[in-house]
Amino acid sequence: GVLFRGALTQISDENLGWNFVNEYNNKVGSLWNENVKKSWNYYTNLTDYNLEVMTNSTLQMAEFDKEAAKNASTFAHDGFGNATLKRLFKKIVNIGFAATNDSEQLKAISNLEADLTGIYSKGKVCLESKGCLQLEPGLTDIITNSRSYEELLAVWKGWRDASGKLMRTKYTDFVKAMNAAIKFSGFNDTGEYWRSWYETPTFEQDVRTLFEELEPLYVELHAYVRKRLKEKYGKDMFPETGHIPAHLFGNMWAQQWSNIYDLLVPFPGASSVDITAKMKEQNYNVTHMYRVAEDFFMSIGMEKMTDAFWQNSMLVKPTDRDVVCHASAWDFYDENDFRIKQCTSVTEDQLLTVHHEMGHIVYYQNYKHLPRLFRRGANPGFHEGMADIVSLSFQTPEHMKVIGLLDEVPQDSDSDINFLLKMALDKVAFLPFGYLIDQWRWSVFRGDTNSSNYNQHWWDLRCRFQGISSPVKRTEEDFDPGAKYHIPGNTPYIRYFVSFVVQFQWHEALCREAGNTRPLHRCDIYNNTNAGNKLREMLRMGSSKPWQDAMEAITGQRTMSAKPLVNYFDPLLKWLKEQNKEENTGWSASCPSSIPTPSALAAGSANLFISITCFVLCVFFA
Ligand SMILES: C[C@H](N[C@H](C(=O)O)[C@@H]1CCCN1C(=O)[C@@H](N)CC(=O)O)C(=O)N1CCC[C@H]1C(=O)O
Ligand SMILES: [Zn+2]
Repeated sequence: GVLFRGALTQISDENLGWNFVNEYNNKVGSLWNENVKKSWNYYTNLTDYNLEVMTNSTLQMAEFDKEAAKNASTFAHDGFGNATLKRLFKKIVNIGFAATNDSEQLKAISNLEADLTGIYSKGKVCLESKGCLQLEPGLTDIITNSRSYEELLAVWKGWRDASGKLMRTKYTDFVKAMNAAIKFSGFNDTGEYWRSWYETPTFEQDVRTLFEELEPLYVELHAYVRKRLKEKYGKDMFPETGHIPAHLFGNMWAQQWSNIYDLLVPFPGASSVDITAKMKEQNYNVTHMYRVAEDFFMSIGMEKMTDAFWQNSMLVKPTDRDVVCHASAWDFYDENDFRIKQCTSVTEDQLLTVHHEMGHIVYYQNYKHLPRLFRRGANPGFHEGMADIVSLSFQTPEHMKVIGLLDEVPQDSDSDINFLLKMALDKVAFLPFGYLIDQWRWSVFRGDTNSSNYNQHWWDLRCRFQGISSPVKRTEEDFDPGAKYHIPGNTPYIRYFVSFVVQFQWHEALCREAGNTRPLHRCDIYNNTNAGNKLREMLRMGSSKPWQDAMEAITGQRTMSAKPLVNYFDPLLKWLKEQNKEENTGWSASCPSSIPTPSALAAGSANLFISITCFVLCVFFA
């Protein structure tokens, strides 16, 4: 129409600007809905046909984005007075990879991401004792429950051979295509583009500073866990450098450690909760897990899940086809169709993931009234923080009693330490992991790391920041980053580090709003609509304002701060320091040069050597 004419001088009339963005918003309604549906079809049925349909749709979207960006630039939008109109135009012209003039690059980006995600999702490990298993649920169950050093090692190494190792070349092509395309949007590399979403020039330094503030707490937790794991597996399995072998944490990536809480309980006599056992005891099924989570959100005043959610979600692993099991939440941008895709099993870990994914859905529901361009988190870390925020209430003994997973709420200090340690195994253990993933990826996008040292740099970061080391020799034949979903799935990761910081800032503010008088780590905002209203004020902003405004809406502050997280764990830190008095806390910055082999194997090889020597000597002297 008239709005799309090529104007010689830029249009400065803001009324015409509003017409343009309103027309854009209506057009993308069906376009985005169709595109998300085609992605959903591939992720829930990994066929070549669905991959091709999804890629074609992504290419069409890119063409639309380019056209819209071109037409938007006929407006003098930088000079617009209205901040919201200006922000909408900025989002229309910032089209990322779609700005490239080489559609082959876009095709490569879309195909490679889908290809790599497919390799990850179809990967399987065959164990003589248990047949061939995929990551979910088979390998995850073993990593969660096995306490055999060798069995854990077989699964840990097997998964990396079946996933990352097969991705190395494709990933190099993937990075090259993304970096080439993003230049057309004026960014030096993909990492710079991803960081631009935080609209904070000092962002990279800010997260580094936050990490350094939190590291002392992590170091104490690491020392305590290392001591207890040495008691369990024998200290000769641990390198002299102070690192902990990466496969012993009850998690395939050592990113959260609460699955080995049973090996670490500070006060076994005092109260602590085994949620998984309780869930099984009470015949929890998958649907009930989602109803429990929905009940929490509704108790603070949020809407229930829509009928479309229950009709269209994929809540259990299908048996007749390959799917992407890695849990995720989906917004279909039609104000009604919101879905979760999760291969849900009945465990505590999974119950927390259910709350996480539904937290995303609640965010979608709270900004569905906004123009579609604003239907995102204030920044990606805010979306993750919203996904996690209820877990800080949900996991308290107080709340466990409310939902009948705990008989009595313990008030003694030993139980308190037990609870705080369990929370730290998720929330503190995660910090270096959440921090390092994109340190690696940003250095790859910058070209400081390439296929000749992908794995070397990955382990340098794992050894330096997490104080964990590989239990087997690693080479550049391996590609261990690819064994973590977000690398093939191409989801940026620093958002989770930001989330783990801001969720404690919000928890402190919401608990204050709720009139909580208990220590922060025992606060449960369940049933408190004052807290819910405060949270909703932020959620309803979507990405219509800079995240500092959203942060201010909840906490009154405009910056990220590590203090609420440190305050929350203060009682535990004191206890850990006491426990670690005799320990050499910390580890050497670089990875161990030698790798202790399992004693069984070591003993075996020693015996083997002795027997061969005897044999030779006996024969010789006979
Ligand atoms: C299990 C969870 N799956 C992600 C998430 O829910 O964030 C999925 C996959 C990647 C993005 N995503 C989404 O659902 C987005 N569409 C949500 C949105 O941005 O709207 C996940 O990966 N987590 C949870 C804690 C740490 C991390 C991990 O497990 O390492
Ligand atoms: Zn999330």
